[in-house]
Amino acid sequence: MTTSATTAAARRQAVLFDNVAKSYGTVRAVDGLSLALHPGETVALLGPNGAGKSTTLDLLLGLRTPDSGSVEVFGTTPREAIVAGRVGAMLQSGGLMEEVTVRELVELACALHPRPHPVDRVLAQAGLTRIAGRKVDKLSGGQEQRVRFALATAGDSELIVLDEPTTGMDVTSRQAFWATMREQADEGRTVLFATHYLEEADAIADRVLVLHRGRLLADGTAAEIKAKAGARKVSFDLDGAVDEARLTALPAVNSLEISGRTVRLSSRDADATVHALYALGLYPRNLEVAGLGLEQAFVALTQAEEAKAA
Ligand SMILES: Nc1ncnc2c1ncn2[C@@H]1O[C@H](COP(=O)(O)OP(=O)(O)OP(=O)(O)O)[C@@H](O)[C@H]1O
Repeated sequence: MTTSATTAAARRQAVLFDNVAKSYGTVRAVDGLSLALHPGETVALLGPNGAGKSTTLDLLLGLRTPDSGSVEVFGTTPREAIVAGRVGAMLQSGGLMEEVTVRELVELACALHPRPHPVDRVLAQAGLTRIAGRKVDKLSGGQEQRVRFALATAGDSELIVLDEPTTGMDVTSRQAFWATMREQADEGRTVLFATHYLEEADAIADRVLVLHRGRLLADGTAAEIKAKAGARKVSFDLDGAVDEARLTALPAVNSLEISGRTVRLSSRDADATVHALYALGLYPRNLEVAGLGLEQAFVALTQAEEAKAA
């Protein structure tokens, strides 16, 4: 591609990482990461602790500079995109300003945004109207998270970046939060969120990115990630004595759990496992074979990668 064609392609992407690397001393936090986020997508960023999620978001927001490779946001540098008000962010770290009320802080965020939303609307959307007069340093952890969300949505930004946004929120706040986020996505915004709650990624995201040791391990819909993990859950009941050693030796078994006469296992090849079960002369009752949930798929994928690295 020519340089002008590359730039034109970058403008059509909300975010473009091209072979980005970032180390802290000897720790390679992001290791040759390339990815493109398209306008209007809701994308979940998953990965075990230390996988490089926060560093990736920091690079995307221009808070850190890559050692090599490039990061573009709407075809410009992250800083230019942020100054233009095209990006709203909700980060884990960083205290909120003290000695001001929730309303005053939201007013300030709106005043600083080139295309602000009305303050009352921002407060209402974040579920803060009732506590708008309260001092920010008197809030609970979940309420603080809602203030951070209000700051991220103070203006008409095209990309919203959220680092573990629902940590500390109760179930009701979490549901309300995601309903609001859905509205933001339905209005055509690109939403990128890092999370450890895999059920949220499964329910909310159009696309799931799995990071592992600073690299992209999987990229697709939640259904595609589950299929990539390739494993199936098999459960059944056995009459008579349950011989754990024989069951563990069945082909393609990743993990096994026995509870009374009920056996639950995860298998890379459910057909082979079940055939071998019959070949042993065992007759499973209540046999069920099901796909993995996103959480189990995530564990299977990251464990397989750890095993390769060992
Ligand atoms: N400022 C820093 N100095 C040194 N090492 C760092 C720094 N920030 C992150 N790291 C290291 O870089 C790696 C990636 O960290 P990062 O915070 O990006 O991961 P993460 O996926 O967000 O983790 P978590 O899920 O635990 O929040 C880790 O090994 C971490 O210890």
